[in-house]
Amino acid sequence: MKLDRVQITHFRNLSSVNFSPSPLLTIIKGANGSGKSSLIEALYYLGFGRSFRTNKHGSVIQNNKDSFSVFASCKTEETESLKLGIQRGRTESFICSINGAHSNKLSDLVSLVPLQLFTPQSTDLIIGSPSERRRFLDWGLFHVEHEFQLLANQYSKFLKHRNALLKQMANLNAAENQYWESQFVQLGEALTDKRRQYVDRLTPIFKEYAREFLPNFDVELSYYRGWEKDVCLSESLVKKREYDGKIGHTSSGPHKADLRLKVNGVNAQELLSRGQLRMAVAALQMSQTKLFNSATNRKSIFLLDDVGAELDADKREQFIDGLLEMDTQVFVTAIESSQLAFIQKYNEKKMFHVEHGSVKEE
Ligand SMILES: Nc1ncnc2c1ncn2[C@@H]1O[C@H](COP(=O)(O)OP(=O)(O)OP(=O)(O)O)[C@@H](O)[C@H]1O
Repeated sequence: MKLDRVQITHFRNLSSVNFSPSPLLTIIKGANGSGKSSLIEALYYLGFGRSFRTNKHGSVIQNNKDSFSVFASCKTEETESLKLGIQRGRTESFICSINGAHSNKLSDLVSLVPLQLFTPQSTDLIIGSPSERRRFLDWGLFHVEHEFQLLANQYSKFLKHRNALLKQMANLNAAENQYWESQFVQLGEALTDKRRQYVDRLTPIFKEYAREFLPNFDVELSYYRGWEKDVCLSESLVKKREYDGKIGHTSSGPHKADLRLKVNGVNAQELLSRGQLRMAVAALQMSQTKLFNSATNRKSIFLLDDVGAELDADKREQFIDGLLEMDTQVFVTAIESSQLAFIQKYNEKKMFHVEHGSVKEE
């Protein structure tokens, strides 16, 4: 998937932006506050239907406007042309559009736009809560295995129901509740199998990249499934039933899972510097990109916001080289050209300058 034309309207300080990115490398330059991150954030809406900077959708709508929209015409690997878009007002929910047909199902749109992001906050993937890492894994599974989303949605539904029963202090052994319990276990085990298989595929690729990005460390990636060792999910649920009843929610299951990264035998955040943590995130994202490419025969989009502040010059180059080698469509923002001196070597690139919310090709 490559975006070949992008149109952004009333998004933060971008009143009306229309540009044709490069199929490979697009550089977006501009002073502080010019609108670079807003442009990246608008593209992110196509892949996630939300912002990576705020939970308040209204904040991204331009002051004094009622709605924003992001439209893109794209070329898929099958050389099919697609017209995709997302629009949102201050009160109503999203309207996605795919070749002119409207849908209010976000997954219809985001499944078509495999997109990853690297920002100054990306180290949260390692130092943040397990939910960050579950989201990372589930992004891969969502794009690689289409039935995964259905499974994850069903699991969430049964988890909600179980938690409601726990809050009501219902007897989970009662015959009428046994159906829910057994479905919950079945879905939880199935979800766990999928995630574990995915981690097994990701691990050797990650180790390769880690050799490049963290050459002095021995890295280990492992999946914690969300309940104790040596028992199956149903046994864990029985063991924790009293405790779960007290806290009013379920403490075992894949909603508590984690992806654990150890470096030289200890948790990565205990040993790695901030720059090395960023490199570990880069290696994880690169492996995800590679796995996505090989599993689907498709290419993805990668947004790098403020890369100059994040990585030293060699690592920046290594990261962007690696992504471009995989035929990823890369968007990079930078304040000055000096942060990206090495980009001279790429032939297929386009540069844009953002100033007070308007975008001009250089
Ligand atoms: N809803 C909004 N309506 C209008 N303008 C907004 C809105 N939200 C933010 N802005 C403004 O948009 C501008 C662009 O912000 P953005 O974060 O994109 O800048 P940037 O170029 O990435 O800057 P930096 O290099 O400092 O990160 C800022 O001046 C900001 O105050």
